[in-house]
Amino acid sequence: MTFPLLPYVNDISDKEVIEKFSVTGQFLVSAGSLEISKYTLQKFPNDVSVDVDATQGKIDIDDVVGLLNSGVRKVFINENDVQTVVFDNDLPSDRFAIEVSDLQVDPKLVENSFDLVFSSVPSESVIEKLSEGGNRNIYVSSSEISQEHAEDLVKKGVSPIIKTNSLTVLPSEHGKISISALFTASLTTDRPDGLFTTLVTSGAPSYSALGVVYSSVESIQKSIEVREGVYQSRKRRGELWYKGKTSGATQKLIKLEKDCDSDVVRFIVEQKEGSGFCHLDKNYTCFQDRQLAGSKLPGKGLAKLDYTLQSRLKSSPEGSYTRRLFNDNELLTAKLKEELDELIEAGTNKDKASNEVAWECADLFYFAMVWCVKHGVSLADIEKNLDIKSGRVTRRKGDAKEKYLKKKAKSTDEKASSPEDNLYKMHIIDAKGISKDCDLVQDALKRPAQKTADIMKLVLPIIQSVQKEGDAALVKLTKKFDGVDIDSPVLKAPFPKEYMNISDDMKKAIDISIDNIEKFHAAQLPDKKVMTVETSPGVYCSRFAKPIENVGLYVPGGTAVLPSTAMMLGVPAKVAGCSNIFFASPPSRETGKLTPEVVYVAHKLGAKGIVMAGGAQAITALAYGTESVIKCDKILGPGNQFVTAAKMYVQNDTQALCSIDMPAGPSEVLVIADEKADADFVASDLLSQAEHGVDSQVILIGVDLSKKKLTEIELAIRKQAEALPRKDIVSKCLAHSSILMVDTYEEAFSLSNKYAPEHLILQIEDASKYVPDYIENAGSVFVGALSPESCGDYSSGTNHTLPTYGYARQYSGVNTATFQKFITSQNVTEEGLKHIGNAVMTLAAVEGLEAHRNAVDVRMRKLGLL
Ligand SMILES: NC(=O)c1ccc[n+]([C@@H]2O[C@H](COP(=O)([O-])OP(=O)(O)OC[C@H]3O[C@@H](n4cnc5c(N)ncnc54)[C@H](O)[C@@H]3O)[C@@H](O)[C@H]2O)c1
Ligand SMILES: N[C@H](CO)Cc1c[nH]c[nH+]1
Ligand SMILES: [Zn+2]
Repeated sequence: MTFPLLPYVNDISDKEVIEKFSVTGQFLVSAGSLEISKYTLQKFPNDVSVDVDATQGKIDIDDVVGLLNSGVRKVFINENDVQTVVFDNDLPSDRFAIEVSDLQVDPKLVENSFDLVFSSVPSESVIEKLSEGGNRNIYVSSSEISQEHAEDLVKKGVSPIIKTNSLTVLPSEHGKISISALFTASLTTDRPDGLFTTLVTSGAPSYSALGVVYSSVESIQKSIEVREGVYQSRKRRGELWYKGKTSGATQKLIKLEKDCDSDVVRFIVEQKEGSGFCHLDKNYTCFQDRQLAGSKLPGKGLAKLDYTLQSRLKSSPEGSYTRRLFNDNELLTAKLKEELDELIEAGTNKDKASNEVAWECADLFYFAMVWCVKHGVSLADIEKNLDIKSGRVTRRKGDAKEKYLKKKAKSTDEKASSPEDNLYKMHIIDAKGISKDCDLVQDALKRPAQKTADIMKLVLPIIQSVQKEGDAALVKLTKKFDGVDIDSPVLKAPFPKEYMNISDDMKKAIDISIDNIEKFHAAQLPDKKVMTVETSPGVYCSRFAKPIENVGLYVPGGTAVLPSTAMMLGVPAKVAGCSNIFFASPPSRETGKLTPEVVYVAHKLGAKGIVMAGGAQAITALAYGTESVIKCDKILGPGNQFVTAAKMYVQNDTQALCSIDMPAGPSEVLVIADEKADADFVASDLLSQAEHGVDSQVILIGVDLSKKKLTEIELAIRKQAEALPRKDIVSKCLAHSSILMVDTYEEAFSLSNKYAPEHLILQIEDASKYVPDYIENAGSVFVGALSPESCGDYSSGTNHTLPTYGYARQYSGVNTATFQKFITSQNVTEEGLKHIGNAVMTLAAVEGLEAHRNAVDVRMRKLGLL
């Protein structure tokens, strides 16, 4: 009991009375006046606790539990009811006050931590005994009590229970008990000036300490009377200090408390909006970091967010994101669901650190708070409900409602149509008419994070080990990462037949595919061997291509072995005329051998050898060479984060003297679909890239899609995904993939160009009319409903090694030129010198490079041109 008085209120609908005495922070109300519901406490201010008097009439145990569960602090009952109400139901004794009929208290009540209510004042020795070691409140409930009598009681540590119609806030009013006089009578001080040290704090939700001041009996009484922060000035003795009288930074007094030994007072106040407590820079609190000087925000974290959102609700500018959230219910609900999914994903994905959970939870809190503030609910209201819930005396089991639990053993069709199952759900963003640069869209188009620096830390020791130990390191690391023992790391050509044991159908498939890839890549060779242009009369400039001599081609083999990648890299290398083609691919964990299809492709394309290793170790061996691996001039091919990091490393190391094709990381696709698109086709294309890996991403942009079509697509995704062997990977990929809804094809292409997808699929009417004019950035484009991305992955002829992660902005996919370098030459004649000689000399002179100038001068002089 921090205020030494319990006001008894009969009629809780009398708001004026409640407000007037809420400075005590507590009320006792008669059971009959209170309707029990989960909103019982909403009738009282946030900082007030409510006790209920159930000493009159028959007691119903369900009502008692109901009261305690609805946030009532304590229930007052008669001594006779203790057994049946408290002990028989195993309820906590500290949630009850017992009205005792006798000054001799039953030891059972003393042993347990009940509050006790007497009708006449117990002797000092009894009070002392009852107070021993316990945290109990001792009350006296009597209608015949004078001010003097009441003051006497509080000095002894006993609180009177007094009906509100017998109370006054004034220092004295005839026949009534003054709550201010009672409060000050209960205080003590050992300060020579007789003042009370006073802590001033804000109220819910932050309860920030604002500052320390001093109070006197007069200042406290005045403060309660005017319900403002009024303190005692120490500079001008005898003068009261009305906080904010000159500065305007006034305070509303919410509640008064004293500490455990009654010598420090606490004022809980509401600082006038926009004003601070501290005189320095008008800071909100005197304990504020000077770095944040001038801030008016109470507290940090959620309290600060609450304050900011409440003020944004009143006055946020049109067009601001928060205003949009307040106005656009669909957007806000979508964000709430999205953030909840992301939070769950962060906790489900073992690879994500716990700070990822905190990060996602902060996002969820933000949108949840916007939702609450929009509905007139403050953080203090939420905390009040949390407190109510934490005070419940009976609890539900805590199981989730059945509809939120994953059902077991459902058929594929059932799963596809059950809306509560979120396994294959992509986030849906309404991007109609909003800027493609807004956070919402940016977030949706953000690839799953790749932390290059962290991966580099893992990859560097691997690179160093292969540099130092060569073949031995390859053997060791293949054992470590791929679980395979190999004797020697390279399989040299000609490859033994038993390594290429594949079916005729497979051979046919590879042969058809290689044929098409070869045709398309051969067509990319320049028409003429040498291209020549006469730039000025007598000045002949030429360019010719030469193949890169030694190329190292990486064929991934982690979660799936990709012989198709061997074709996509090997064919253009052969077409370009590279002399030495080497492959690298990890051996299979199951068989311990290279994939026979990869060996067959290597054989068909005339490769010199296959390095039996994967990851960063394979890239390092190809870049620097080992005892049995020949050093390559260029390394090409896609791979996981370790492969990509090693490629980036070696291309920057001048010791390696090695270039790479591009950063080709986790596969991705962006599909643009309109109302006419076939939902099954759209779903199949999204899933074909989603199955590559958990770090893949798939995006669907729907142009003016109806709700019906969107639902069809979602159902098709679920149905097809459920039937896939790699559905676990798919569901994780879809969790960070999005559907963006737009109005027009122009908007769709604009978003796609911003995303710069590895694959762009157009399932729209007249798709071909948009190619090439609408496309600025993409690795490879699939035009029309009958062009699935898988055709490009295997057999149509285009290359599938393509830039990911947005690098399609500046890189091309692998093509014939990737395996060539282009050399220029020139032949300048006498006529040519006549035309450009003076220009060269003038430019060389301005650069101060005399030898350059002279090389022309000496020739022109000999020819008599100068
Ligand atoms: N962009 C493109 O053109 C394209 C084409 C095909 C495939 N891909 C992508 O290539 C990737 C292939 O990845 P993958 O993992 O299946 O095969 P991978 O061959 O790239 O990687 C497997 C190797 O990684 C190494 N490794 C595994 N765990 C390691 C660890 N903890 N530390 C160090 N090294 C480790 C092992 O050596 C293993 O052999 C996928 O993301 C796929 O989407 C991209
Ligand atoms: N789609 C991948 C490129 O991102 C390549 C591939 C190989 N096999 C199947 N798909
Ligand atoms: Zn693919």
